[in-house]
Amino acid sequence: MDPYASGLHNLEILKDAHPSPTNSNEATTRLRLIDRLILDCLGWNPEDLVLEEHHDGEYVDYAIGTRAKSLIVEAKKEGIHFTLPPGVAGRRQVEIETLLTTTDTSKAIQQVLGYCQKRGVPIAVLANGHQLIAFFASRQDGVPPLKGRALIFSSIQEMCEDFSILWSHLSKEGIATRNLQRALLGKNPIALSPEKLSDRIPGYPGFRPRTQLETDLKIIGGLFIQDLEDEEEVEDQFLEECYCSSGALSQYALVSKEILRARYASVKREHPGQVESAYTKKGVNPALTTHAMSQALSRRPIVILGDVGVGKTIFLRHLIRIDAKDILAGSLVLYVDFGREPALASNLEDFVAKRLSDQLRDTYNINIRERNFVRAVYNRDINQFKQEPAGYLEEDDPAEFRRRELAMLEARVNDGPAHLRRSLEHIRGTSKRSPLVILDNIDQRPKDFQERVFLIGQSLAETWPGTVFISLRPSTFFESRSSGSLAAYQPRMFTIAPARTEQVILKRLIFARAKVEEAREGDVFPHGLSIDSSDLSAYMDVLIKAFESNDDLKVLIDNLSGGNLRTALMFLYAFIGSGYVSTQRVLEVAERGGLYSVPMHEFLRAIIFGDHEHFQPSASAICNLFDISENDGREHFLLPNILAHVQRLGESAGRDGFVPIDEVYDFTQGLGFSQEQTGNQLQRGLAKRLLESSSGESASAPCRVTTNGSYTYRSLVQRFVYIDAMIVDTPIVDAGFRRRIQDATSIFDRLDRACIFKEYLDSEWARFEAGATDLSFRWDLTSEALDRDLSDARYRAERARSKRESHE
Ligand SMILES: Nc1ncnc2c1ncn2[C@@H]1O[C@H](COP(=O)(O)OP(=O)(O)OP(=O)(O)O)[C@@H](O)[C@H]1O
Repeated sequence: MDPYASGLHNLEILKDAHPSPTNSNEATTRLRLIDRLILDCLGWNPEDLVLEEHHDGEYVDYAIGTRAKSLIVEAKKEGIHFTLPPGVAGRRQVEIETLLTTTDTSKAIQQVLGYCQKRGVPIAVLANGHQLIAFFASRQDGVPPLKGRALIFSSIQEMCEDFSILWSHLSKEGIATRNLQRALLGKNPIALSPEKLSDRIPGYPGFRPRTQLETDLKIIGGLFIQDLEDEEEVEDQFLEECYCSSGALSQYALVSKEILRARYASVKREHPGQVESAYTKKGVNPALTTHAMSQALSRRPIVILGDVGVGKTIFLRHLIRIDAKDILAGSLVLYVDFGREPALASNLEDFVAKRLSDQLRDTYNINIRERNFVRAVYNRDINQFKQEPAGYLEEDDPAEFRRRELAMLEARVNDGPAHLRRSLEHIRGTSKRSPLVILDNIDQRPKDFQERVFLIGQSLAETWPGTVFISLRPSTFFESRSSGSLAAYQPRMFTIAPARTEQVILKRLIFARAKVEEAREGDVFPHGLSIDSSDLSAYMDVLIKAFESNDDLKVLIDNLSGGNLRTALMFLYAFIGSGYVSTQRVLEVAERGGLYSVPMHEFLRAIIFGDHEHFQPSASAICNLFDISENDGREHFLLPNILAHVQRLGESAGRDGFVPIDEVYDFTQGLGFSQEQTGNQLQRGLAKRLLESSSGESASAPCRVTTNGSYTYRSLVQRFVYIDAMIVDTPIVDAGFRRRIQDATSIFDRLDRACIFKEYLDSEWARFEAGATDLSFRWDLTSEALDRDLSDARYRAERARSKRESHE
């Protein structure tokens, strides 16, 4: 999960756990709600926080910021000590003066204002766990702080509903790009970007209706393509037939091979001798299997490093069940999947011990709480107990002796982690079977959680008999190392590179296709649907053909997924039963014995729109390059220029693709953009993974272009389908063009609208180009290519119309 998604996920958990304010005191409020909000939901790290700083005899609850402190959060008791006036519910910005009408709120505002001013911290935040007020406490524009505006949230529910606003203004990222400043420091409203067409569309973003056929296809297709991965019965077969060895460089990526190769170059450079590739040209790195076996001796965990969705889990599953099956035959494989655990346990060690014990019982039929087993594990302790004074009771008072012995054993069993360790030692001693523990999918959790799990893994490896694998994102591991929390540990690390996207998808489709045949032959294919097994097979044949021979499609999926194979598979699932792919047509052609070729624009629309009628930026994997933050039409070309510039510099020799952020600001400043505009676009680029930062989440660290970024500004922008979708989400600064660009449904209206939009961008470009030199992205060239695509689309639409008319 990206930081934004995991922040929202955590906030929703918080909302469900605290539906309404209680009377908790300040410390409890802080612990239960505000800590969680800042750390788990807004992407701040513990090291960015200074808690309860003492200042001139007064206490500051949180001073937050990476280098200099940027904001002070004053925690108030849950529900009381300040309350927002009821009239402001649902509003995101109010005049601070409106809030001063309530005495407790006014007092709290004055108090935090005082703290900020004394300490020269610009942003003040008041939080009572359920409500939040943020405002500028020190400003240089001559406006007294209390005459300004505040950003407010009246409930956790509102924070969830408008999480994008909460995140973009108060998260670590948002603060880095000074969004709050832009929003509250009263940039002249004329400078704000105008409304988007989407603001005027009733029911936006709407839902794309599906036919019954498409609905059934979605369900049944998902069953065969998506769900089979988790079916235990076919696990080995799935791994044998669907697994693609990783490491081969993509042939379709629109970034240089050097950038692809440099994926973990800095990791290896900075940690010489500690990091190796998990795969070599000849298969699994032998050092990994050898290490897995001798791990008990070296007492260090094996860390599998890889970016999100790159294939860490499947690599481990394949290693254990296929590649190293013989070597690991005697091991007890115990697996904790943190991705599937809904809630975070407060005592993680107990939680891990419980999960492992449950698996010993369920998978290996070893119940470590069973009384005979317990007696066997603690045989020596029992004998020792008999030597102690209480041992006299064995003869004098056997019942009392049993009770005391029982109490002793129960105390041992109830210490979960220690009992598990003793049990595993006993198992190894008696049956020579050692545990192999995998702590997986930790990277979907917040960073401090990942660190805690890493420490548990480290301690398991140190004190337990057996091997421990931990899968982690490189950014987490190395950030934690450099910030000190994991600095002392030297685990063995193996990196995972993604497999070839088109191969992963093809193998998955071929496997699913065979399973459909098996279901048909065994007469277990679900009945009563509008689609039968031969329809589903025909549909899969069409997809298989597309992924075998449609290079445009391969380029699209490979680049947009950028090494995240889960995303690539999500795109595949998006096609199946999509209201944008003509399923009916596929089946009609199959009935006539043919094989339909799905046009690219149908695939593309399925990805861009998902289930919606209109493009919605927060729900789509695709980024609108043309969105702007100010009433400045030149800004439409800012993000494409940043991407092109970062790619150009990054691909020059010796850089691993990374470009210092200052160089980006120098470039955009040279083009006449403000720091705020650049910061805003950089943040959008990072959030949508068009750019990646060298230090995980930071918008101030060097960044490099991703394949997604490169593909978006080089290829997508030239397509009618992309332009057509982005129009609703792009503020049009020219009132004349704004009036001409309206909601449109029919293909011809949409084509006309796209031509007007192109004309608008051409005119904005002309103004921009006149005053700019050294542009990295040229809209004029893109516009010519777009012209060709528009003509092409019009030609196809007209041909389809005449075909339809000749049938009627
Ligand atoms: N080499 C591969 N061969 C076949 N399928 C793969 C391969 N790598 C990844 N996949 C598929 O891509 C998806 C994501 O893979 P996986 O869950 O292993 O990634 P991960 O790195 O563990 O993800 P996360 O970072 O979210 O924990 C899964 O559906 C998996 O089956």
